[in-house]
Amino acid sequence: MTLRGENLIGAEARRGTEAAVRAVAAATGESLEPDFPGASLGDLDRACALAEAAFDTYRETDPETRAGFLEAIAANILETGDALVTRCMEETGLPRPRIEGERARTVGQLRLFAGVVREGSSVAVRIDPALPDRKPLPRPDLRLRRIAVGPVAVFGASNFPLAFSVAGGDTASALAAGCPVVVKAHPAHPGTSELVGRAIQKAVASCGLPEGTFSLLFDAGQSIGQGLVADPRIAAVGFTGSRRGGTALMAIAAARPVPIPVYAEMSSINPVLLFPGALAARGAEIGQAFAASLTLGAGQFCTNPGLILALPGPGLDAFLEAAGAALRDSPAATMLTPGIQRAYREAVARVAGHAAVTRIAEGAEGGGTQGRASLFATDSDVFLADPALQEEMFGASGLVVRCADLAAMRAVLEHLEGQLTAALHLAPEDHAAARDLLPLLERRVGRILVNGFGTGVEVAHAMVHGGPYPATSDGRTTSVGSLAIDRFLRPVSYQDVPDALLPPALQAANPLGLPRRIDGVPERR
Ligand SMILES: NC(=O)c1ccc[n+]([C@@H]2O[C@H](COP(=O)([O-])OP(=O)(O)OC[C@H]3O[C@@H](n4cnc5c(N)ncnc54)[C@H](O)[C@@H]3O)[C@@H](O)[C@H]2O)c1
Ligand SMILES: O=CCCC(=O)C(=O)O
Repeated sequence: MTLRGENLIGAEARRGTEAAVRAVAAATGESLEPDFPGASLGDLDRACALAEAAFDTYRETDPETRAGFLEAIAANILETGDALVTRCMEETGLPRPRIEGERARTVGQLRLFAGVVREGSSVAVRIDPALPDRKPLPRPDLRLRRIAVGPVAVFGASNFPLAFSVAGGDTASALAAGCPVVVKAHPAHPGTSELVGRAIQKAVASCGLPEGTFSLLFDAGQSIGQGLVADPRIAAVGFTGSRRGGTALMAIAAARPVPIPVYAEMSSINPVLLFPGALAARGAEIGQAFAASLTLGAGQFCTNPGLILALPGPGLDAFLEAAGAALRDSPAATMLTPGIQRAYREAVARVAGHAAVTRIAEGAEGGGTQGRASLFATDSDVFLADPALQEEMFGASGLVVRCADLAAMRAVLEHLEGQLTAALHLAPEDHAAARDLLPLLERRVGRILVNGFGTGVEVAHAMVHGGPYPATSDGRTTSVGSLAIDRFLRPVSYQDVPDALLPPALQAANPLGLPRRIDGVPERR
């Protein structure tokens, strides 16, 4: 498939007229062909108009049609073959196994949502039949279903160019909910974005859906992104990226005459709690596993274990020695963009320059667009005194905070902002101490895990990839897993509506075969 540098506006594909996005090879900085001229505000208006025109038809597609559409997208992505993998590798500098694995994850995510749509419980049908003879007042017939909220704007993430980008979790869950999607491509991987965008555009056509179901827009600046969020036809936003970017878009959305939700996944340092029993039993082993997680994807994971809390002792010494040795052997790794590399280097320099922080180890020094791993250490009172030490170093660097005792560890946890994950390394003798901290951790994070690390998010029904602000903009939601669909649905109640006027989901005959609750009790099917 030849890249043409075109915006995809419904069924149309046309080159923009504004400043062009130009992809560069992450490893070398070499410009890649073609350029991607940015969309105009007229293109944005057209994409939103088509999305609005598509909405009522798309949201009423039956489960099989919509599930088939998601599966067609998955098939079309696979059909792009090695062209997608090689282009994505070039644009991101990520290795083939990672890209092939992420493609499988993206395809699996689409198929998971197809299953969710077919199964039908996300429609959440509830029926409370009329009780005409109830005294003192009869009860009306009440029926509820959830419907799509409207067209959704999605901002592709830089660090997961497939699983969190054009056909990533935000797009998949919005389409599964019945929402048309307008994607603002991430400027770091425009070619990857066009290839995946065409896979979606092709599926829209082959499934006979309204052309406005999907559009993809490029922009070298921020006007299209901001214009999308401000457009009255957009009903919600999905975003993965910086806290600065996410909060800027949240402000635009909140200032609208009709405010809308921005589901932003922004920043997290993902505390790792090393308990004494675990450290005594396997400090070195945990240290090696930590180093592997810290350097995964050049550390450019939102789930990167950036903060380690532990009590001093031989176990921590063994952890530090093993982690330090592993990191000293770690090669520098290509980072996604010069901007991300610059931000990373500046963040590391700030921590390295702190008078009360010591550097434990650093990896091989890189050049060009590479980042090197680093591990630092300080004491909990220093960490508590300086909020800057809580800032995310988006890359392969972490900070060990020595806590004099479990009370000091609790004090650090109480001090932390909202996080995506917390990882606890436990031996059985640590369970009592861990149990004491769980209520606090539940209030701070979206996912609690034991004897592992947060990197490697499973696309599953019980996954929460979210957490209290500023990990995300809304701690009640997740951007990964089948619950992600809830963000783009809202309930509507129908009272005493004649059956002939009810949507199929609520008709007495249940023609869609949806799971339903009758008077709150799941209907036996
Ligand atoms: N938490 C995460 O998962 C995550 C993922 C990627 C990046 N980041 C952080 O973000 C930093 C920059 O990386 P990035 O480029 O992916 O994120 P970014 O927030 O700069 O950009 C993400 C997307 O949002 C758009 N955007 C950002 N701010 C905008 C604004 N004010 N108006 C309109 N559009 C806007 C960008 O054009 C891009 O398409 C990284 O250094 C890292 O610290 C975090
Ligand atoms: O970077 C954000 C997502 C992280 C993720 O999906 C993973 O750790 O697998």
